Amino acid sequence: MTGVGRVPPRVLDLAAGAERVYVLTGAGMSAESGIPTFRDAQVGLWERFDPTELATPHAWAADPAQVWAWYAWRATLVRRSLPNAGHRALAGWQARPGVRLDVATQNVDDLHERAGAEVLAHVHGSLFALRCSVCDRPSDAAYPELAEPVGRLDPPTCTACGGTVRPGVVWFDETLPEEDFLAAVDAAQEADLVLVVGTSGLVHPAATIPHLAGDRGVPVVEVNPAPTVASEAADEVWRATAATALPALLE
Ligand SMILES: CC(C)NC(=O)[C@H](Cc1c[nH]c2ccccc12)NC(=O)[C@H](CCCC/N=C(/NCCC(=O)O)S[C@H]1O[C@H](COP(=O)(O)OP(=O)(O)OC[C@H]2O[C@@H](n3cnc4c(N)ncnc43)[C@H](O)[C@@H]2O)[C@@H](O)[C@H]1O)NC(=O)OCc1ccccc1
Ligand SMILES: [Zn+2]
Repeated sequence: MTGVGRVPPRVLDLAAGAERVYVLTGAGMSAESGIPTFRDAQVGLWERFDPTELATPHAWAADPAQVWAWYAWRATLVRRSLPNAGHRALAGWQARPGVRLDVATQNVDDLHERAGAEVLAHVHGSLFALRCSVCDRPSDAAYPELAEPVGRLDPPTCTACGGTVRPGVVWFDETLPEEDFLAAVDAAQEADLVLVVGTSGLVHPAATIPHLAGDRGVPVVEVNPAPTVASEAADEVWRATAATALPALLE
């Protein structure tokens, strides 16, 4: 991963002048906390596990124990990880007087919150928000500690209806919670500056958010050590990592 190098002057100007900042984050935001991204080769989550096998309603219907085991492993990974300097920088920026900073994330981890930031929308849900897959009631069940991924683990049972308890994430082929998604779109279109941090821009409809803001004339800055499908549409690209770039922006 490249270091930070100089903060691009235009990014510094945009950040300094912004009263309303919007940050859309993806898996890259948590990479430096030790949580593998989805697409990074070899170590990426999707390299070792096929998402269409695990993060879909039909995978859950076919074999809930296999899906539950995978999420229990990921939950253990997140519990054993700490927010990085990027998460902390956003929380610090959000706490500054005179600035409104909205965080919308595709991440199902709770590292933004553990860094002290308020999250406007988890557009793909939250790992730790468990609910019944039958009656939809929230569940206070918990994931077992699982340091290594195992094949199968029976999910908990709903105390209200006896159904199986599932992770509160949005699976592929599942619609995003409308309220969260619309809030995430609106805030982006109302911002003075949109930062897109650590996302490949491949998963829809979240990937449309920066474009919807750009169409409204909001400057969009991509913070990512590697090019993405969204780089073209960004006004500025900053080839740096989240945990090095975001603190530098606030110095
Ligand atoms: C893969 C893609 C082609 N498929 C989709 O987008 C699908 C289908 C689709 C719908 N519309 C389309 C239009 C076009 C094409 C496809 C579609 N979308 C859906 O299914 C959505 C639901 C999408 C949500 C899925 N759930 C997730 N997560 C929760 C689960 C879980 O986590 O288990 S998505 C999941 O993957 C996504 C991964 O993307 P990124 O976060 O961007 O991460 P990635 O690894 O890809 O990239 C990391 C980036 O970070 C960078 N990086 C690395 N290190 C660092 C670093 N240190 N610092 C900064 N950056 C860094 C890298 O360079 C890289 O660029 C995240 O959003 C994550 O939440 N639902 C839906 O459309 O519903 C309606 C519907 C209803 C019924 C029937 C049909 C349709
Ligand atoms: Zn139930």
